[in-house]
Amino acid sequence: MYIFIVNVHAGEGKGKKVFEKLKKDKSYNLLESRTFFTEYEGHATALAAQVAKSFGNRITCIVIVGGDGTLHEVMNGVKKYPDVKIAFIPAGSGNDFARGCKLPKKKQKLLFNQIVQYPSWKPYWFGQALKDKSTNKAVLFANSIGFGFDAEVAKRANEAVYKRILNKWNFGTLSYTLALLQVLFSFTTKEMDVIADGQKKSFKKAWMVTITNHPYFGGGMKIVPLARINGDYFYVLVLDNIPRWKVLLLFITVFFGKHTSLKEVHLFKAKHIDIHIKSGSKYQVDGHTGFCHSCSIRKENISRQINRF
Ligand SMILES: Nc1ncnc2c1ncn2[C@@H]1O[C@H](COP(=O)(O)OP(=O)(O)OP(=O)(O)O)[C@@H](O)[C@H]1O
Repeated sequence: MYIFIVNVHAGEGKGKKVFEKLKKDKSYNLLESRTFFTEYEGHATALAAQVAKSFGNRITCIVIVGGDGTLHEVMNGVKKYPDVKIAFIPAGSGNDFARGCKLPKKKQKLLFNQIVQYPSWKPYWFGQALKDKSTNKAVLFANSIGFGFDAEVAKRANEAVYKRILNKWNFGTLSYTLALLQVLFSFTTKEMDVIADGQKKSFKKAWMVTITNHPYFGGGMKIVPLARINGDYFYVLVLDNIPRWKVLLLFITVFFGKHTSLKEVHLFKAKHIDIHIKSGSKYQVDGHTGFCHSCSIRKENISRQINRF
């Protein structure tokens, strides 16, 4: 049985358009399937957990029609069900996961036909972030988790009125850039320790720490150009002790992946990362934002099957 979880609001209505196209495809009508529409933030997590529990191994795969936020929620719903296969049909505004996995962002019908006729599954290793050790409730992430500037920009972009307008016109990256310019002049640097595979690195004037599974973030920026999907380590980028004007330069060159040569950019690989931020910091995990003082990040020690093209 195919389970469809659809966010019609993803990509400012792209989710609806894409799903309507798929519904007209004759294979959709021939499938044994159940379709669920997300109705509020967090609903995809509840839906995914419920279907995994109710249908168990009768599920062929969960087909997600939506953006990275919907993927994030579904993965956290099936956290306890590592055998559930996930087919992702991108219909969001940022679509960094699709870029990272080389899934087509425009040929959704072709992707759907591939999923139902001759699916190709490949392993993907999600990250897990534990913010509060007392609860032991780790959050899975598909793309990245970031602290500091990156998270403040994500929060500002999520709340901005212009995001909706720009996303509608396919200028999602521009809304991130506008938010970035707003945060650039007010941001205060953080003092933090990053313990990577047991090795402590201290940063006195950190702008941001981003821990990623693949090269992309912020709707197409190549934050770690050489990152490859793997189960062994994350790619960690720390931006420390950099003049404000140079941050702007960094975010111009990031689209071409040239920022990594700046001396203020520290890049390394690690499997286990613990972060302690003296005065606390905003964080973003797959675009969802919050606030924390410390966080423990691990690769999931299992791989999950995700569709590839
Ligand atoms: N019916 C709904 N009403 C309001 N918000 C919703 C609804 N359904 C889902 N959401 C929320 O919308 C968020 C964003 O959706 P999603 O990530 O799919 O699209 P996007 O933000 O356009 O794409 P991307 O994350 O790739 O930029 C989800 O994280 C989810 O919490």
